[in-house]
Amino acid sequence: MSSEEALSSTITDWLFINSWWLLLPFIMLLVVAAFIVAFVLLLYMISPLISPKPLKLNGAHVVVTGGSSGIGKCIAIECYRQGAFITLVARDEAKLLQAKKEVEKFAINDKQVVLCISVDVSSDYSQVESVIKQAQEKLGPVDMLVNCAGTSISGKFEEVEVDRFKKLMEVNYLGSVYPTRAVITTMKERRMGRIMFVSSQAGQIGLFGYTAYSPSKFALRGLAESLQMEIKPYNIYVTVAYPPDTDTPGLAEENKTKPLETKLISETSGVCQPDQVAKIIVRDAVQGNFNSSVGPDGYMLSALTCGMSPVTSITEGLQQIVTMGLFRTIALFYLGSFDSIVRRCMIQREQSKAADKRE
Ligand SMILES: NC(=O)C1=CN([C@@H]2O[C@H](COP(=O)(O)OP(=O)(O)OC[C@H]3O[C@@H](n4cnc5c(N)ncnc54)[C@H](OP(=O)(O)O)[C@@H]3O)[C@@H](O)[C@H]2O)C=CC1
Ligand SMILES: CCCCCCCCCCCCCCCC(=O)[C@@H](N)CO
Repeated sequence: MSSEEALSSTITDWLFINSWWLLLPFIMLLVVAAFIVAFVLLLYMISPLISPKPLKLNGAHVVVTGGSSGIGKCIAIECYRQGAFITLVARDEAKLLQAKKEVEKFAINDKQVVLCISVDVSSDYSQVESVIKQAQEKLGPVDMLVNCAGTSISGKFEEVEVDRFKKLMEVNYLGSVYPTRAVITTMKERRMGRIMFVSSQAGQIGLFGYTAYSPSKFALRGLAESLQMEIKPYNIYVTVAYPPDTDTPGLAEENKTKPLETKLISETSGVCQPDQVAKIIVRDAVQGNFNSSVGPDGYMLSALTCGMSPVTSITEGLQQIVTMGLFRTIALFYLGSFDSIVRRCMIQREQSKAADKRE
């Protein structure tokens, strides 16, 4: 047998065992896989077109409500370090002046200014509108508004005073609506800007002790989603930040009356430092990311609760698609452990009550 005949018989044998049509499913599979790979590559290629252009903080006017303390003050410092002009908004004038001094230490040029405005962001819209106008006259139109003024109360539903529910909605929700309402028209005219809402991990998941606080933080998400859809064509981007417990005067105050259950459950996510939280939040706002989360738990919570929220990068969208099922599985274990914390605390309380009675 010549070498040519040997070769052709090998091929015939091969074809005989695997008739070519048997290969068809594999070929189709390959083609589909190639299409998927090409599609993903294409998405990555066009992703710079979808992602917003980063905001230049150098020379920008940033208004920070709640800028006299905690996370807000650290956000102001972070922006100032990048060359921004800052307006700090809060009620207490002494605290504002003290914060102004602290922020000014981080100047990078001698033109930078820190302006202080004392106003209650939650009570009277016309007052908020007029102070924002003053700030714009002094430092120019607002490029970025950070809605960080807020407060928290924790306690069992029936133990929280009824008027606190209203108070928290006013400060945490309306206190973010009013300043936003006051800057939005100019931002739309200029076709640029950033609006940030500081929610909380308790604005993604409802927890024991937060029946008054959580709803006021969930509300910000609804506002942010609706607003983002309206103002995206005007090149204005909204960011919602969901920090975990953060070491601030606000947290210290809250801890004084926090139920044990809330403490134990919140410990899952640990306590962060406000400057770290501020760095992440400012980075996300500059990039125009809709979502801003801190730490691995924050990352999982955000992927899990993304719902119909806007997506600001292809990578983010793909990550959500791939991880959601896995994170839900992990979440079920967390929920089980939270329920058992609540049950254990209840049993302990009842036992110590019974013991007290016997004495
Ligand atoms: N610390 C934490 O663990 C977490 C906090 N958050 C959120 O982050 C934000 C900041 O928290 P944090 O830094 O701890 O808070 P702080 O209590 O340390 O600071 C709150 C700031 O908001 C101002 N403020 C409060 N109420 C009003 C009002 N009605 N009008 C104007 N300004 C007001 C305060 O100034 P003044 O009282 O003088 O008005 C202060 O500057 C809040 O919205 C909070 O819910 C979210 C997750 C975790
Ligand atoms: C895959 C799923 C992962 C689930 C992880 C769940 C972790 C829950 C922890 C919630 C902590 C809430 C902190 C609220 C902080 C706050 O807003 C107040 N301190 C304000 O003062």
